[in-house]
Amino acid sequence: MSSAHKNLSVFSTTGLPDISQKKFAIIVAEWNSEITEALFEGAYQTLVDNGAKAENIIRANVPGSFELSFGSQVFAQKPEIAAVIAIGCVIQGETKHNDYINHAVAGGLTEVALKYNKPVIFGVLTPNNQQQALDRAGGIHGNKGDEAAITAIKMLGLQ
Ligand SMILES: Nc1c(NC[C@H](O)[C@H](O)[C@H](O)CO)[nH]c(=O)[nH]c1=O
Ligand SMILES: CC(=O)[C@@H](O)COP(=O)(O)O
Repeated sequence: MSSAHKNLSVFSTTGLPDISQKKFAIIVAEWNSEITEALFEGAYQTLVDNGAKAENIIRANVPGSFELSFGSQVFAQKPEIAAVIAIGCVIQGETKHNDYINHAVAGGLTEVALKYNKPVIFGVLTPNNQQQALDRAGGIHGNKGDEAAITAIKMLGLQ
């Protein structure tokens, strides 16, 4: 189902695990910071609204989404971190550069999650243009950051 038919911030929060003692790392790409800051705020606030303590949420910045995999690994390897949320926005340009970034990040984050056996969430927008990004970072289609945070919480419920 496309985002156009589903608000990304409308989801069930019933049956979520207790995260009051869990530590989270949110890795934020600086490219398209207007978007990534909105995604971060959505993820941060959703974690807090669902029981995480502010002091247990660590933020780290990386230059671009391509660096999210390594940035996520730096924190995923820490035993005290329960889950990592990677935040980015890769807007299609004139060349195929965005494709290479997107595929690298998706694969890289998956590798980190499996290597360190903990949730590493793909909170990366891959829009065709700025408006599609704005629509998914607190606009008409909700906030992908909210969704990423809920996903992290739900994945912790599996353990
Ligand atoms: N064009 C976008 C980038 N490009 C930068 C790369 O992510 C990377 O930092 C660079 O290739 C050096 O390794 N990054 C985004 O996050 N979003 C973009 O739209
Ligand atoms: C996705 C990006 O890295 C973007 O800045 C590349 O733009 P372009 O393909 O026009 O060079």
